[in-house]
Amino acid sequence: MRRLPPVLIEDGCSRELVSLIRTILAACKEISFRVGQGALSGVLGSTLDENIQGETQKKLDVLSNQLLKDILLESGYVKAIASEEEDYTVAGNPKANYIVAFDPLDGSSNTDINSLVGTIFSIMEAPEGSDPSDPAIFMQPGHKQVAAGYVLYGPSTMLALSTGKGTRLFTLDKTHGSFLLTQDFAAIPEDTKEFAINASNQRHWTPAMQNYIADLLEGETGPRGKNFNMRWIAAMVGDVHRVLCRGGLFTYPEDRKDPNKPFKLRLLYEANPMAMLIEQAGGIAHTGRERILDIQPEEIHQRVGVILGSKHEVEACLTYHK
Ligand SMILES: O=P(O)(O)OC[C@H]1O[C@](O)(COP(=O)(O)O)[C@@H](O)[C@@H]1O
Ligand SMILES: [Mg+2]
Ligand SMILES: [Mg+2]
Repeated sequence: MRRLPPVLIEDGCSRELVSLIRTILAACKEISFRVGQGALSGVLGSTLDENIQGETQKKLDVLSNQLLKDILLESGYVKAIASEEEDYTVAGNPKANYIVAFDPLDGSSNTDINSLVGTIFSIMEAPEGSDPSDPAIFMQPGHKQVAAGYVLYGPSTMLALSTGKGTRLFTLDKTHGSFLLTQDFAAIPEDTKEFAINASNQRHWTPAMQNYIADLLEGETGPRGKNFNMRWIAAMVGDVHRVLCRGGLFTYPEDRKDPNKPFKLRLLYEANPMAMLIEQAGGIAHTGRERILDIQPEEIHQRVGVILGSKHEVEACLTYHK
């Protein structure tokens, strides 16, 4: 089976980009080990702290962030980093050409129940002559990503990665510590009978989303003329992985629960990298108003609505939003 570095070199990635991706994966292997040890490594449960977004940090959120941050900054391959768990961007090597935004542990409420979690990352080029300590360096639309991926810590540890030449899936061989190519080009089926949404927010959704989901729930006697199944892992990384493997529609839509926070998922380190992986596998990633990868970011922790997955189903959902 083919290992990761030769695949990236064949795709024409620069040596520096290959080294940067390998550096991220070195940290992810360590996170995978700590997650796998569970209660044995004393890292379950919450800290007494909150991040800048007002969310209680899990011990594993803090640990994963520290591992990624230390390894990336020591490597010299990054000019700056942005993380869900860092209030502000952090400057790296001024001579480096790339910047990385990451969610060190996605779905971290799942850590205490031994369920799916993962790390999501997005790599962009640093604009020439940019100041590594200026957050403006990250204000680039997602279509400028040169690589995006996630590492899923499940029964096996898997990497989904795109450098703009399709989306590939790798599995970590824990006996050798290498990521081996296990699916060359993921292709999301265009049609699906599966959707994923946190239905407890139903009363807060926009009328468009209320109507769309209501029609799905009516099944074969309703306007869609077929029965749908529902899945919810409560970790975007797990839900998106299922969509990449067998299709489906995943959404965390706009809602009116809290007028100051109409969206849940973060653009730079959740929506953008997942949108690139989904589009590169033939799917669609949209907010209901626009293509996610075309959004011009305004701040590093910006949130957006997300509707992604199987082409025809996302298109069907979007017709309700016109
Ligand atoms: O609690 P809910 O509404 O099910 O939200 C789950 C969503 O929140 C998230 O866990 C947010 O990510 P973090 O765990 O990194 O904060 C998503 O992965 C997931 O889709
Ligand atoms: Mg997350
Ligand atoms: Mg997180």
